[in-house]
Amino acid sequence: MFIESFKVESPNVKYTENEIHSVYDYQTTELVHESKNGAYQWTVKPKTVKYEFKTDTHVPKLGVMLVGWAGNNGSTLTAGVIANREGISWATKEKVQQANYFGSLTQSSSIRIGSFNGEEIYAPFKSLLPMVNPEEIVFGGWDISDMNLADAMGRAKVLDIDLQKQLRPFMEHMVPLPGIYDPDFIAANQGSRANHLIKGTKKQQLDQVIKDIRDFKEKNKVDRVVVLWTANTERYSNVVAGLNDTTENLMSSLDKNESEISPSTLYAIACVLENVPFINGSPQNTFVPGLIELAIERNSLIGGDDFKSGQTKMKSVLVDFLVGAGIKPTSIVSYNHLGNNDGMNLSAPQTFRSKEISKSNVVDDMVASNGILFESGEHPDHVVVIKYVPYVGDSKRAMDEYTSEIFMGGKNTIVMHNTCEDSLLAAPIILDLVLLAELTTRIQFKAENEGKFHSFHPVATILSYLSKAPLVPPGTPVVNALSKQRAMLENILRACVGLAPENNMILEYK
Ligand SMILES: NC(=O)c1ccc[n+]([C@@H]2O[C@H](COP(=O)([O-])OP(=O)(O)OC[C@H]3O[C@@H](n4cnc5c(N)ncnc54)[C@H](O)[C@@H]3O)[C@@H](O)[C@H]2O)c1
Ligand SMILES: O=P([O-])([O-])O[C@@H]1[C@@H](O)[C@H](O)[C@@H](O)[C@H](O)[C@@H]1O
Repeated sequence: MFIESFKVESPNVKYTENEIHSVYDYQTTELVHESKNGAYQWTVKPKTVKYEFKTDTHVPKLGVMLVGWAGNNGSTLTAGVIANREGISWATKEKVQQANYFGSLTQSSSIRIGSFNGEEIYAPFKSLLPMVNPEEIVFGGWDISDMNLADAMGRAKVLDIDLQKQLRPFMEHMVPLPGIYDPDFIAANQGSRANHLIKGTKKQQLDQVIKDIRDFKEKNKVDRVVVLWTANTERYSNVVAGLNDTTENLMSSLDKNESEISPSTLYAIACVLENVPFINGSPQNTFVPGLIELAIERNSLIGGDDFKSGQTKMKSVLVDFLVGAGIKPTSIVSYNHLGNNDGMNLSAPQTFRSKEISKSNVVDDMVASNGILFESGEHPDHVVVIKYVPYVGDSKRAMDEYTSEIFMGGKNTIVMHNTCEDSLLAAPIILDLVLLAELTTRIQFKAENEGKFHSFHPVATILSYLSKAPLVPPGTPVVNALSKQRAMLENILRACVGLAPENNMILEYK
């Protein structure tokens, strides 16, 4: 059965006018590796750590500034939220379609809250904690193309024409701010659309972005701003000692107008300096070490990298299933072609390489988890191919082949074909990223041995379910298995309202 909302009644949860306060027993383990009687032995010691969570229940008026706003993803997300807000429906070949948020974890997924009279009871994911209503978001952002959002929606060729016609009046007055353009970091084929630029040195460009954020906040009277990069994939920045390896060197390089500082890193520095969450939806290494250090120093949320939207999302499910079932993936070939501007930008070797990295590392944690199947350092063959085929536009065709070793020398080959508008997969993920980034900034917590409450670590691992290559604090594990990522996110939010992690045991019926 599905219910719309619930309230937790527990001695461990207190709802006040401004916050939800919960006390939570975190069950974990302590491992000891020691020599006993001449042989090393692992000892596992279960332990309970008491945590307290405080969630500010004042939901702010949120401004979302997209870098690359006039792109396929930016225009499609903006269009989708307006269509939902206005209750727009439109004629398609099959039926009259209603707007929805399908593909958004926060808006369209559910959580199990228990059993009632022998029936499993579920509620909306977003009912766990107060979240921003997408339809109250004020959108803005930057683009190196001066196209207004209605024309950009037309250029994207993602949404049905009848819908586009109804949306045009709402979007034609939305014009992105000029963007920071550096042809050295994206494909040369993007030059023709770069007609809307912030001029000057890198420091001057940075200062303009800071001014843009402040002006946007003031003009729209928003309480908080989140910035998200959905602009073109850049080539990797070279990480060089003395250039960008520390905050001091990065800021010094900025003053020297060093060419190796990418546009995405400039936007991100501006956000960290303004304590505005910055999320990277693309695969490049925007977060060079000096920037990560700055974000930590200033406790300013950064997250990414690269939306986990389709082929890779499926991979992080299938490989998790195979390895978890004791089946050994030995060859993974992921091919896709698409004809949108993203695909055109990725047709250049240096930008493709950024995407190849983020799409290739997604199986590492699952492979490393099973020493029965894989020797130390052993990996499946893993190939990623992306081709640009203009005719198919945003309708990406993904074809995957997974070959595995099974019982007694057998072989198993799984082939998948997946076709859909790439932007219709990515847009709801962008929405989740900005909503969850905002929510996590309203959560404070402390462990029993900590003196005061603090925020989550500014490197927002909590967003990893939505990223192909999750950014994690230095020295902490990267988890890509989708089920683990979703469980981590849900269980942390459950802890904030004093609910135990979902362990699926349902002992009541055993
Ligand atoms: N399913 C998906 O669509 C998906 C999944 C994962 C990652 N991504 C990434 O999301 C990004 C956007 O995808 P898209 O399909 O919307 O691409 P797009 O090319 O349609 O849009 C990118 C926009 O960014 C603008 N731009 C480029 N450089 C800029 C800069 N420095 N400042 C401001 N604007 C700039 C371009 O003019 C363009 O309008 C790409 O990097 C892509 O790799 C997309
Ligand atoms: O999310 P996913 O489907 O694994 O990966 C996608 C790639 O297959 C596609 O070629 C690219 O254009 C998108 O930006 C996205 O990265």
